Amino acid sequence: MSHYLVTGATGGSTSGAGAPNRLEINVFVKQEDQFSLYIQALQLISGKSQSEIDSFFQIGGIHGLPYVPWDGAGSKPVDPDAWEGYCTHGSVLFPTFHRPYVLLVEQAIQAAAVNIAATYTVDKARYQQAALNLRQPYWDWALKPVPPPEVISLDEVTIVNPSGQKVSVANPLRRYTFHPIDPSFPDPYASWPTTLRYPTSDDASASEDISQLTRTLENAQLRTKTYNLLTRVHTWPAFSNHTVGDGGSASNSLEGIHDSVHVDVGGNGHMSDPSVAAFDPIFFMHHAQVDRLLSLWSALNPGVWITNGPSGDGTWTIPADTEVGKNTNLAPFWKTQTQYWTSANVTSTQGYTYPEFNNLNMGDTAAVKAAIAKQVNQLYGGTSSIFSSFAATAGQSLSSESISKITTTPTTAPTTSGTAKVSSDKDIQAQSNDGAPQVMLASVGPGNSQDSKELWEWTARVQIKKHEVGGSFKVLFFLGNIPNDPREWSTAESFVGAFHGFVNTSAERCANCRRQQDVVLEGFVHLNDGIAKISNLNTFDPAVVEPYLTSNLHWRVQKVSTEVVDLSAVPSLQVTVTSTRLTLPPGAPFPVPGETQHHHGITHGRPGGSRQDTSSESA
Ligand SMILES: N[C@@H](Cc1ccc(O)cc1)C(=O)O
Repeated sequence: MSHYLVTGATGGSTSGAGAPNRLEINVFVKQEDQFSLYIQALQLISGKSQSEIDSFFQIGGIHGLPYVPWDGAGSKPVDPDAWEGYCTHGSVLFPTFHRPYVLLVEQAIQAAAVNIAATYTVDKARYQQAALNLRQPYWDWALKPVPPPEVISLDEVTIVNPSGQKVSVANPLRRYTFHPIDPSFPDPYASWPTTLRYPTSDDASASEDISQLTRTLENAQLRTKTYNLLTRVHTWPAFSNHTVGDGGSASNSLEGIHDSVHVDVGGNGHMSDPSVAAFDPIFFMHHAQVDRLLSLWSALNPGVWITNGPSGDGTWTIPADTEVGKNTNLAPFWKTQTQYWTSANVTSTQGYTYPEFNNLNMGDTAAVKAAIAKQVNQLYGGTSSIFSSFAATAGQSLSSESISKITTTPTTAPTTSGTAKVSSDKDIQAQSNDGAPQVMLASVGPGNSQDSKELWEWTARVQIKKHEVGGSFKVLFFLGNIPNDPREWSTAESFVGAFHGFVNTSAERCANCRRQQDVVLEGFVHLNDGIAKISNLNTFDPAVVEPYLTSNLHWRVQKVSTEVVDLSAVPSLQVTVTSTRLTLPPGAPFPVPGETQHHHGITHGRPGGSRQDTSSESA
């Protein structure tokens, strides 16, 4: 049997880059030719028989349900107790597994696009070139948390068809229509004919609450979490996955932030459940962003790549409770007829690049690192990092009015040149500074001297057993009053951020999930923006913030259905508040964290609080 080799897309070029750019979705939707081809190609693979290997259904099915082999990879599950999808979660393989996964969908879409381009009777050469340049777009949720209407609200989009006419067509980015609903799907997926985001019920007739989706994403603090990930995490165990990291970090893993996006996009729909998430077409633009953050992080941490670690829940081909590492097969992605891709051979992008790397000498590791650091500061450091509150309040009192003005300043809206060129990435960058972490160059806030370059950063660390809730869930943090109606929690005035568990709902199917009751997730919710917005404090000094948080910080646990989980039902939950003193030594690209202090006393003695009874500042 001949295997379907995963190669990624081929051909094409972007000026100044080794291969064509993947484009940010806000830029991509403005590229008339590429967007028209992408929409038609996605329609084509979505419409293919669900038994065809390169159909959207089969590709989406690699992630979880239906638990059957794809292209002969593992004719039966290697461990009947393991998670039966192929996708690796909760292990060091998380970032590298999803790299060939996105390559696979990218190549299937491009293959369809090349055929479609050949049928154009108007501007054929332009469309054929656009098909060669076509790559999977990414959704940079750290820059602009809400995707464009073409992704979340339009049921029809306008494209140029092969006869050169502008036509409205059903939008395949909005949802996937099952044909048929696979008999393996459990409820509620068995009753939903399409993928759904924020379904209003479990019934077949459920509608979607897109305004809840939008408001939830706006409050998701994705930029702050991403800036912290890129600038403060330097080891693969802490970077790669959502299990307890290196102990000293106060920043989320790539997987942890990714989990948040899944749950905040899905509500109680498909994206919130790993077993069906990849059927929602937004999955692949989310994962292209995850892949881009892998590229940016690896440029900032040259030479750091996968280290060995435990396999967590295991997969269809990887037994639970074993060690995985750089040579573990990333099944089902065949690299040759006899070998799978491994983490060791995805250390660079394959047939695509990201705009941040354009015009860099890729062999010059130090120059690449410096250039990427500058872009990370431009994109994520200036306007909504932990320091944002201070940029414009030098010497003033930290009033909630002045802060809310700052923290709600919208990002520069994406625009494009309107040409077919694929070099418009600059248009979506916040062009507010020269690439230095500007806020640190301003005063660090009231209570400190004008030229002080230090700041206390406050974070709630969450640890909780992955399978204790029995599906995806959120731990929400509030400063002050919590609304009575749990449906209002995610958008409440007092809500400051959440930790998200992205967990298979059909855990009863997964014997290992029972066996592995002890897998503990770890994540972080940053509190500075919330403190600045809600409190009347004028400093982040521990002497002031510690008593404030002791009285005002509260947390709740909620399923994705918004059903409240009583804290007594999650005995493993442990919330510990930490503070980290950040400084900016002259010439440093990023703030430098001092030792993280654990303020156990803030949460000790409350349900889900720290187990340590001292407010000592030790770990
Ligand atoms: N190899 C990185 C990106 C990178 C490129 C050049 C470097 O010098 C460093 C890192 C990736 O995974 O995409």
